[in-house]
Amino acid sequence: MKQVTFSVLATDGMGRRGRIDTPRGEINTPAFMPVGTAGTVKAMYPEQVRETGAEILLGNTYHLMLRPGAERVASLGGLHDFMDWQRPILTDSGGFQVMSLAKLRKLTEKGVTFKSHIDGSAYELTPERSIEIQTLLDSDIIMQLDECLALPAERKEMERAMELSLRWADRSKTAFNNQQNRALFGIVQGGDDPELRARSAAGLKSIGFDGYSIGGLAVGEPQEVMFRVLSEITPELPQDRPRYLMGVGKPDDILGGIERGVDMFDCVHPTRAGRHGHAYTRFGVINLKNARHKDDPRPLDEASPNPNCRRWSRAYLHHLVRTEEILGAMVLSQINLHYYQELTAGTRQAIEAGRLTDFAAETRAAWAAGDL
Ligand SMILES: CNc1nc2c(CC[C@H]3O[C@H](OC)[C@H](OC)[C@@H](OC)[C@@H]3OC)c3nc(N)[nH]c(=O)c3cc2[nH]1
Repeated sequence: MKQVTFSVLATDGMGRRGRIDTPRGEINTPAFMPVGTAGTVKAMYPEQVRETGAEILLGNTYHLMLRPGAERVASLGGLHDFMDWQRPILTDSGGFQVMSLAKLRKLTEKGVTFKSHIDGSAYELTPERSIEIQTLLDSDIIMQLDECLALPAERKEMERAMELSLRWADRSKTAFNNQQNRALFGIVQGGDDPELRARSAAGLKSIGFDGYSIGGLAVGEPQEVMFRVLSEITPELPQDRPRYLMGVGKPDDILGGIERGVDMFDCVHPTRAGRHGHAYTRFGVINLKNARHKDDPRPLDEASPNPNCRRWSRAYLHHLVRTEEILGAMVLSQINLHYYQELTAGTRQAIEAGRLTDFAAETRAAWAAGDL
């Protein structure tokens, strides 16, 4: 009996308000999933991540297999106990990270061999090994191994990578061996070509997955290309399964993805931008490095539901950022993650009320009018 299930609770246009139930808790969608690359959401205690509203976070197979090693994490009780996050975790299969981080990579039908970017030691990642690693980590939602191309790319290349990813999808599903306590997602590829995308979706549906990730986007293409591909592909995916847009994105990308039928998002942006002094607010993003803040006594946003947006002056936040104080990274990571959760919570309420279009317009207007 499958212990990870998805239900659509309300729809509004292409937008869906749903819930994923897992043995470790529920995930209300649309959902933003903070990235915890090496078993930590940088500069945040796990309970602080939860307090921002997050119900699930990401672990990174590539990083964890290199250090401390999947078998070591398993011998210590799995990733949840290792990092003391007892709610759901989603992991990527590692292919994207290998292609973007590792050295001396060799891609074959079998899988990808590479040398660690940390100490140069050699590894092989196959669909079977990727499923084994994600199972050792005891992840609740795991990904097939796929090949993600950067855009733009030649159509022949996009077709080759899409077809390889479909063969790897089949091998991943076989290696998954129908585990009931976690979900396996297929990943749609096909670049920006509608026919290749449709073939990829059809191939994944015939194999059958617990959810469908939309890969191969947020890899350098303009936003309108990403939105066009989403508008074309979400109608091709099963209505009763979650759709996860990998690696996306900034608030405007997420809002546009929700309007086009996406349920789940992940991105390093809110935490990385926080460490670089950028704060996301209801009025858009503010660069606190800028000298114009050095005497500003106003809080970041005195009407924010997040106490950290009301507690300190902009001058103080500017000071923390300019002096590269550790507290700056901590506070701005929390502020950004909290804002991303406010945004997705707002879309859940808007879809329930049948007013997603109005909510999106109001949100974009506030971003544009921002008195920052
Ligand atoms: C940014 N645009 C972006 N990120 C794509 C990721 C990786 C998501 C990954 O992105 C970071 O790894 C680098 C995160 O770690 C820093 C990972 O979180 C743990 C996250 O894993 C889901 C993709 N992963 C796969 N397997 N296939 C994809 O087609 C794909 C596309 C992406 N576009």
